[in-house]
Amino acid sequence: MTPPATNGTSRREKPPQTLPDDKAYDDFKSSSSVHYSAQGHGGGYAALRDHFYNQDTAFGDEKRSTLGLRGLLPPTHQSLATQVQRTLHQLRSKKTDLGKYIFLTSLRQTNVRLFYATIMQNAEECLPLIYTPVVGEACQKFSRIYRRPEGLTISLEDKGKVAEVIDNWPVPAGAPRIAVLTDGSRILGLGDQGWDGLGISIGKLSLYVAAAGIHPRATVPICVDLGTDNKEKLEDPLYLGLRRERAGDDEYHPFMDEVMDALNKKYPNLIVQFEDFSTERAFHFLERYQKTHRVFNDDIQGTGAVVLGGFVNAARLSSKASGRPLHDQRILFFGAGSAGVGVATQLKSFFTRQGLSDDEARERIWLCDSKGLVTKDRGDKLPEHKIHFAREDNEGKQCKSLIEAVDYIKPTAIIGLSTVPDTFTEEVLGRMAELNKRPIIFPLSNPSHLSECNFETAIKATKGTAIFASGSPFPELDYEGKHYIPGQGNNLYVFPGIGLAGALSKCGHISDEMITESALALADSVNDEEKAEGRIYPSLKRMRDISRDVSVRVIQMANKQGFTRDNGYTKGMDDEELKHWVEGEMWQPTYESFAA
Ligand SMILES: NC(=O)C1=CN([C@@H]2O[C@H](COP(=O)(O)OP(=O)(O)OC[C@H]3O[C@@H](n4cnc5c(N)ncnc54)[C@H](O)[C@@H]3O)[C@@H](O)[C@H]2O)C=CC1
Ligand SMILES: CC(=O)C(=O)O
Ligand SMILES: [Mg+2]
Repeated sequence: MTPPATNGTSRREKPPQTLPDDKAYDDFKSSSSVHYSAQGHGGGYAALRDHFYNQDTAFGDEKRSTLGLRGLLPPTHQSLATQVQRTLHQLRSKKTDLGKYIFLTSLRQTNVRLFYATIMQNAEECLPLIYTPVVGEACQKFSRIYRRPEGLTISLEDKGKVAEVIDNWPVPAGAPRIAVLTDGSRILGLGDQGWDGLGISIGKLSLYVAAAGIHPRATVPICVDLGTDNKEKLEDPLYLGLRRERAGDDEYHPFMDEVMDALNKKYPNLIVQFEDFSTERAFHFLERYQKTHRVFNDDIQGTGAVVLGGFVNAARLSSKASGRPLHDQRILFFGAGSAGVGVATQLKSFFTRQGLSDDEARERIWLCDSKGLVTKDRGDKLPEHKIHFAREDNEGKQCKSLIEAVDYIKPTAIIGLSTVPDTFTEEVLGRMAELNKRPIIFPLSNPSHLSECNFETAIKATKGTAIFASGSPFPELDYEGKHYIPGQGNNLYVFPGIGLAGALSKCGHISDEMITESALALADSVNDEEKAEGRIYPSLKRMRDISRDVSVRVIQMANKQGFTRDNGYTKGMDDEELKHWVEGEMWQPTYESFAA
């Protein structure tokens, strides 16, 4: 019989093993796979240095005796809660955000459970430090702040031997459930960071654990290093990646095939999240592997879902203020890359769900890129991904600037995914407020300093009417006697739940419908209290509840489409039972054996 769920809340027996990696994953949850003992001396010392096993001052008397820890620890016993207090004290004493990032990284590499307990209990303070915006600066300086190796690097030098490299990953075959894989070529809006982009895979996977309870040992941060075109890095003696220009498609594509096939072979239940690939490759690899491997692209699909989720709630507020029908939205994108087009594609479903045809939905969306409004007759060769949304009804009109496009289109919503800061100027925002009682303003570029505008500017320039969400967090604001809370339109709200759903129900495929369902679940997860505060996204303090709700709905859609591979286990559950089961499967950062 397989071990019980992590915190023993499942009401059913686990289903019979359907794929070879079930047991390996369950072993993580029920115990440490390494058993330390004092015999032979040094066992206690090794236990303190195993970041999954270490409890530091929380090791109780019994363990201190059996492991040979006496003398290696201070005499006082402390609880995890007290350790979190000390951690916060130390964290807050760091003078810079990068210093805080380095401190938290060291903690993760020393004591995994203390790291996650601290993050989860202090989400609003800690998420910006391990994720956007600070992870951006960390990736820019990743080689420089490097202390210990983390994650898996598969470099072009491993061509032909990728499977051997994957064999070195220190967990049993089949146990890993989620990989975040980047090639470092477009890290947030910061361009090519080469191998240093590994920091984004580590950051995203920390959120998988904190927000969705994926077991930390079942996560694999991966950087495929195919060189970099970042000259500064190539010239930096401290840079740790391959010192060569980025490979061309001839080398790239077969190498990626080898990586994907080797991962698939060794880890049959692994879900691979593609992250921060440059535009063309992001689209190419999604299309190439979507039907054959368990993959999704976070920037195209995750961002699409998170914006759809927020937009559903924003449109309700906007429609209530204007008295116009819900579908009467005109959406202008500023930025037409992987995220812009990914979101535009997903937002079409906002309209089609209200009865508009596919063409009518498309006509409610306009794209602007670095050359202006994307039209079929503007005179340049459009890349494949922009063609679907390129306008033909512009009667020769070309808009070169955003304000010109706003005047021409009269949008109800502007969505920034351009990487160009401060482009939602006071003039643009003021015009949006003239056109709309509640304009929807989503400056989504990351990190914070690349946001198309900040919260304060948006609120002041629209006289408090903006319905706002940004990619990176901004502080709350008091303006003319009223309190305003910004939304964070960041894929962090959905990718943990999508991945958890795939991991638990062992999906053979992550479909577009499953991604859309994650968006609708996110929209529904805003509770009455949050609605009363004017929020369009739920509070991140509830990140585990949100991921659970997203995961349940994604599993239900996967069952509907026949993509789960759990022998009908989840299909047999009603809503409540599934919710309860998903929650019970989430890993918790606790010291089960703590005894003061
Ligand atoms: N909030 C979120 O969850 C997410 C935010 N992003 C952010 O979105 C931004 C873009 O990401 P991708 O689409 O993947 O990049 P990308 O490189 O594929 O696309 C950038 C787009 O911006 C356009 N652009 C560049 N300069 C411009 C200008 N001066 N005026 C108008 N358009 C301009 C480009 O033509 C291109 O269409 C990044 O900052 C990224 O961090 C990306 C994914 C998720
Ligand atoms: C959030 C994210 O995935 C990005 O900015 O690329
Ligand atoms: Mg990204």
